Amino acid sequence: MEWVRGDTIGFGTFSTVSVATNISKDSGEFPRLIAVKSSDSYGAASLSNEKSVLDSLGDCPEIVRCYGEERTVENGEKLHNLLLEYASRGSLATQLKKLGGEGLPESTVRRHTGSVLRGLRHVHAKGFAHCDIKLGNILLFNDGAVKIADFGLARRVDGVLTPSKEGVEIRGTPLYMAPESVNYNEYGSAADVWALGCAVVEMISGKTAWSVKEGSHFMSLLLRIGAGGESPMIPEFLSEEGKDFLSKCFVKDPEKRWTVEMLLNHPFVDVDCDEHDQREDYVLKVKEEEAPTSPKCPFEFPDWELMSSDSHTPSDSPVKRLGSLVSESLPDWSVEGDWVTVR
Ligand SMILES: Nc1ncnc2c1ncn2[C@@H]1O[C@H](COP(=O)(O)OP(=O)(O)OP(=O)(O)O)[C@@H](O)[C@H]1O
Repeated sequence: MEWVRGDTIGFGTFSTVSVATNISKDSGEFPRLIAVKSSDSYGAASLSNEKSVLDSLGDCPEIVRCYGEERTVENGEKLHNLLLEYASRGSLATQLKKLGGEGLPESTVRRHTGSVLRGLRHVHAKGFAHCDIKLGNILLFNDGAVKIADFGLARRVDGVLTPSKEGVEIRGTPLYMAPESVNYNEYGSAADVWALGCAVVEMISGKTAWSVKEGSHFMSLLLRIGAGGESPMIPEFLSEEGKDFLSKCFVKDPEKRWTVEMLLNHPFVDVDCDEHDQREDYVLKVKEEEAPTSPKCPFEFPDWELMSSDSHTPSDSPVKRLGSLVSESLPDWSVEGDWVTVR
């Protein structure tokens, strides 16, 4: 495909995303506007992983489509580019920011949650876990479609909840990490369900599922998730169905946590998808006029939003394991295989 890069529309840890115009003569096969996710050699492993996972997943209406990958040299810099379906309404994270701390109407949250669940059902059925479900990776399209994006950290799990390797590993965004990921390096489909629960809390309340003080060390949050008896916040004003849905996502034992398939039959998401929510459109329209349209900074939480670390200090007990991470002066942030580096 021939394309011309346009404005930057998003920043990630390893990449920059731009809108681009497809100028191929036979452009009928692909839309006129696409999104191009680009990185230098530093993020190439993550982009390659994303491409190969998206190829394995094939078509699903709730997963962002990939049209191919290309290498370019721009202003003397070698870039790896992933050509993606363009989500003109951006991510749920940017939508929420425009609401200035307010959440979305519950009917909208139910619909979005249903879409993400259908996308995750496809991902899990193909033997993968996404490993980085969060609002920034849920994209909104003009026709109302909601799709999962950013498969840079996705991995093949085939439903087996085995630790990915020995030692301490932190993958994804600490705020969305499941207890078994913190404690035992388990990143299976159940961890995606936990992260979805965190995303639902954020959609409905406009606030993260865990309250964290600005400037606090991410390890204190990991200790709360992994070793504490605390659970993520379930908003009081949410319907009983919503509260029950979240309680199924936030079961600490991954074996007992509801699966995506089970959640799809929960009354919280069992709603009429054609129902049109006038209030959401109204609220977003008003706020869009007041707010910037693209993220200015990838860090929604300073210093530690997305990370992947690998510290080779085998330890059996979660508390010891976490303790070892806290006491280490600097973890090894090296790139290894599909593991990518902390920013
Ligand atoms: N296909 C797309 N259409 C429109 N916007 C997109 C698209 N893909 C990504 N974006 C925007 O760019 C941002 C960063 O993209 P993405 O999350 O894929 O990058 P990343 O480097 O993997 O980031 P992260 O640090 O979240 O892992 C998204 O949050 C979203 O706002």
